[in-house]
Amino acid sequence: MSQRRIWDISQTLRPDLPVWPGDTAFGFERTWRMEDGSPVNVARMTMSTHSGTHADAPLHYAADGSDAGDMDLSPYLGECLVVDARGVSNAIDIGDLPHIDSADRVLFRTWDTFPHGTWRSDWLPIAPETVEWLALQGVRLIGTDAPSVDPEESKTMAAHLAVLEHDLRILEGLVLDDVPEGRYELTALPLKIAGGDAGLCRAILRELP
Ligand SMILES: N[C@@H](CC(=O)c1ccccc1NC=O)C(=O)O
Ligand SMILES: [Zn+2]
Ligand SMILES: [Zn+2]
Repeated sequence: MSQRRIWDISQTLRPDLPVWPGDTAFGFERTWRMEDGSPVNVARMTMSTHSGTHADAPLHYAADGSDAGDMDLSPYLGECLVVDARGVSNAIDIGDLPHIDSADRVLFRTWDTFPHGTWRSDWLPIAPETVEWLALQGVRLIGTDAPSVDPEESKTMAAHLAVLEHDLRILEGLVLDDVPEGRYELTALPLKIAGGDAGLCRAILRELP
């Protein structure tokens, strides 16, 4: 039985992980050390709920939204379509989309090279109209390699609110540099965090069986 190829589309959580301006830096500290006589090494992490590759919970953009401790997992498991949106200006608009039929999940690649080492504020957001159009096509989850579906300076969070209106789910901070356009099996389960406004994910793609 040949192994199905796996693409790891997750950022590496590490102390120099770029984070949203003013957000919590990723901290990592060993608290039990074998070199100090402890039988084991154990560490402590501090991080934003939106560190690296993650799934927003509705609570992030709706005060009464469900949290990361209470998420239906089905949006985060199953067939997806990876769309190359590089070269699109301003925002991903409906006219930029290929014909999308029978896709439950759509992941957008916007970076030529994912900016692993620096915070880039000039990402390509997704227009709210595009979120609406995708929802009407039956899409349940929208993923992006950008840190947000909205622009950094957004105060209206219009794309997130379109997601809320259509009860879609979001993955942000994906790494899609090595993934050709096409259909894959997505696995990206959010950590189960009571009260969480987002859940960190180890996101992968596999060739379809
Ligand atoms: N990944 C987040 C980014 C975000 O909205 C955010 C993260 C930390 C602190 C502030 C944020 N948003 C706006 O102020 C998002 O869901 O778009
Ligand atoms: Zn987020
Ligand atoms: Zn978001």
